[in-house]
Amino acid sequence: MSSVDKNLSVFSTEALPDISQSTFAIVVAEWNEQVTEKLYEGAYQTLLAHGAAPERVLRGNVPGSFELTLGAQWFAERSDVDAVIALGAVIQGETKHNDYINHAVAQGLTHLGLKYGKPVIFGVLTPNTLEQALDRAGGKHGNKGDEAAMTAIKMLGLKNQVRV
Ligand SMILES: Nc1c(NC[C@H](O)[C@H](O)[C@H](O)CO)[nH]c(=O)[nH]c1=O
Ligand SMILES: CC(=O)[C@@H](O)COP(=O)(O)O
Repeated sequence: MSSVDKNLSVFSTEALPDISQSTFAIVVAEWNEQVTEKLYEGAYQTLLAHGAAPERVLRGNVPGSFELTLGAQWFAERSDVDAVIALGAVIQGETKHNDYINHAVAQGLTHLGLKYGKPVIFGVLTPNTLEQALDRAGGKHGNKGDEAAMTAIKMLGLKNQVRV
């Protein structure tokens, strides 16, 4: 299902966990900052709207999406960080560079979540055009940052439910 058919900012909010004592780290790629700053704002506001404390939402910037994995690791390895959200926008260019970045980051972030046993969320847009990116960063298809934040919240709820 495409974001065209499912708005990124529309999700169920039933049975969400108490996140008032949870610490979140948001890692933001500086490439395409006109997009990623919107993703960050969406993620940050979604966390606060559902109970996160402002002082418990950390932020780190990385040059580009390829660096999101290492930036996320530096937060994920901290015992005081409960979840990491990685935000980026990799817009297709003339070459296959975007494919290599996208696959590397998707695999890298997946590995981190498994390694540290905590949510490491893939909040990276991989559009063909800037317009498609903006449509998914607070535009007509919602905000991927909202979705990423809510995903982190729900995964913490699942962790509380299943982990003894
Ligand atoms: N073209 C985009 C990039 N490219 C930069 C890479 O992410 C990386 O910083 C560089 O290859 C050095 O390691 N990054 C994005 O986030 N978005 C792009 O569209
Ligand atoms: C995703 C990228 O790094 C991309 O913007 C680079 O553009 P190009 O493929 O034209 O070199």
